[in-house]
Amino acid sequence: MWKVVRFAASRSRKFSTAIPGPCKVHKRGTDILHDPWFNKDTGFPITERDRLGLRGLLPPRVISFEHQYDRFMDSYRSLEKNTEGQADKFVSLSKWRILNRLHDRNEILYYRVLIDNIKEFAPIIYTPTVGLVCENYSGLFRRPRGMYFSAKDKGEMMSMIYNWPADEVDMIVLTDGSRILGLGDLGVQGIGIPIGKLDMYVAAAGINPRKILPVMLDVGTNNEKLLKDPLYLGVRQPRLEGEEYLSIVDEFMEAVHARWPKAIVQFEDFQMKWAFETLKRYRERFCMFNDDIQGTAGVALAGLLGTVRSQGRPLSDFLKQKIVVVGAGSAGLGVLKMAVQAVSRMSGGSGTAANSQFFLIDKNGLVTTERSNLDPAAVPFAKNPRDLEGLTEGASVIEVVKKVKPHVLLGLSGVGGVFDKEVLKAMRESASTKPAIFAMSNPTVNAECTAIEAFSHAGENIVFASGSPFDNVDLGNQVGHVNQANNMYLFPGIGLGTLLSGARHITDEMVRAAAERLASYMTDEEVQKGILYPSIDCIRNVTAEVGAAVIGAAVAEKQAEGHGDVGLRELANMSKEDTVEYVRSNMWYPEYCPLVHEK
Ligand SMILES: NC(=O)c1ccc[n+]([C@@H]2O[C@H](COP(=O)([O-])OP(=O)(O)OC[C@H]3O[C@@H](n4cnc5c(N)ncnc54)[C@H](O)[C@@H]3O)[C@@H](O)[C@H]2O)c1
Ligand SMILES: O=C(O)C[C@H](O)C(=O)O
Ligand SMILES: [Mg+2]
Repeated sequence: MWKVVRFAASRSRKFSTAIPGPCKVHKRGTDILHDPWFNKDTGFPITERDRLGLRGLLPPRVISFEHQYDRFMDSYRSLEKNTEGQADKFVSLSKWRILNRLHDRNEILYYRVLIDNIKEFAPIIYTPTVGLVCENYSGLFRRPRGMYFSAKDKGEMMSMIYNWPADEVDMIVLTDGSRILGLGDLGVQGIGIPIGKLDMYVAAAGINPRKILPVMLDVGTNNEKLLKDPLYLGVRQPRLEGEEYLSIVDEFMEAVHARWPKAIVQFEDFQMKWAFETLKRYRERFCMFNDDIQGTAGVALAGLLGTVRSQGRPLSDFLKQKIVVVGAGSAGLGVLKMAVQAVSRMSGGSGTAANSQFFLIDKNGLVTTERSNLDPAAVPFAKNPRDLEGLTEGASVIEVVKKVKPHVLLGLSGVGGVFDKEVLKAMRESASTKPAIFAMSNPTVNAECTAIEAFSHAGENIVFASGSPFDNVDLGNQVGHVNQANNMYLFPGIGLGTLLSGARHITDEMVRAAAERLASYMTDEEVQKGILYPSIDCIRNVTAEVGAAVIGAAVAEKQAEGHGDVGLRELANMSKEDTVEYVRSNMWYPEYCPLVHEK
């Protein structure tokens, strides 16, 4: 595995005095003040106010960026104080609103406060609050963000795509709103997810926010409550199915490719059947990936390898770990596929070892070959009842845990509380010295168990990870460390690495390289304390490492074509450290630049 070089967090770059290069603007006067990309609020210097026709349109005093930043943080802190003791949902939405207002007004300041305070703000602009925002989106809607392609736009998309004002787009996150976190079908309201994921792209990967595009494909909804809601903003019809559905996605993908042939499209929160189908349909034709299948698999694999290390065992012991996966959807099956591939590689290509160590459970219990109507995607992981020694088709989570005594219990079911007290207590009998519990479903209420439940019922020696953040648990004489096993540790690096390599497609090897780099990011000392993933505070460093690994794999796989001035030959000649530096130096960083008017 590659050696990881750790750099200081981005905080050290705060308020540098170097003047960034100029930025061309084709507007003047109030049009600039109303454009969140160019707007500096009271921060426009006097000479710029003269040049751009802003003199008199702002109060006379010029406020520095640093001062504006402090002012925003002060108002944020006051809001926190004023909402103390109120219901969690109210507080979270109030925090989201104040950040969203800044986002709508002044993007440079917004992204600066986000980057500098990522640990505090990620749970608001991303999981879990983004789930609440999606649930309430029709009521919260004030200003549009991103693009909406609906079932009514068939035949129009090739021209509609030109309505987007930016000539260059690098990164698109696309959803059809059919499986938003563990909250189900939220129709058009799911747009919050692409927006939140792209905010993470800017914060974690330094993708230029002028080159991102959140997209909602509104093909209807089967959510009866939304269809009846007079405020619902989406198309009021049941979801399109079959060829009708695919023809809409096809048309969108072709329109994107026609305008921005190098843009990367991340599919997000599609219901399972379309998640798998679209990945298969487009991965050889376009530069795309499915985050819930591939990003999640990579993050989970990194955690599973970390679990082996945390037991003080060599990585080859991964072959001996018994792993129970609860949830046979796009995420759970993606994790199993990648874990089986890892086992196959480690064991020199035999796929059979895999079958004996993995157990898959869905809403009907343990998945076996006896299951009628077994989903084809789950077939490779279905157990042969002959090998089960006492367990039968449909066995419950508790029956499986008691019998198998797994090293790892991993939840991607979307169902809160599935790891109940009895299940967690049964994990005390695990064959591992450090049993691992991964409650990866989002948002928080959908987590299979909470951190406190895990440590108090399964024991203090466990390793714990959850998809949504929980506080560390005070165990008296020690800390029960909570890891956040969320695909946010990988998708930014997969996207940025792909972009900077100029790869036309995203291969399994590129995702595998990303996962392995994430796994190797942690030191033995950290892993032995149960810390499997880095703190989100250093997410830019993680992304630089992951992005470099993706570039390395793209070059090795002959997918890379180079990016901008950096050709394939230069990429191929870069050392590992140079590649990390190349990724790092291509990260956009929010600073006010002098605005130059151009007609
Ligand atoms: N942490 C992360 O990075 C991450 C990434 C992707 C998905 N997720 C979360 O994983 C969850 C599932 O996502 P998905 O795309 O696989 O959804 P999905 O709808 O495709 O699959 C859900 C699966 O859970 C099973 N299930 C439902 N109820 C169950 C129960 N009571 N017991 C056992 N299994 C049950 C279903 O049968 C199905 O197989 C969501 O909550 C999502 O937010 C987390
Ligand atoms: O959105 C997240 O936080 C992770 C994941 O993509 C999910 O669907 O839950
Ligand atoms: Mg997702």
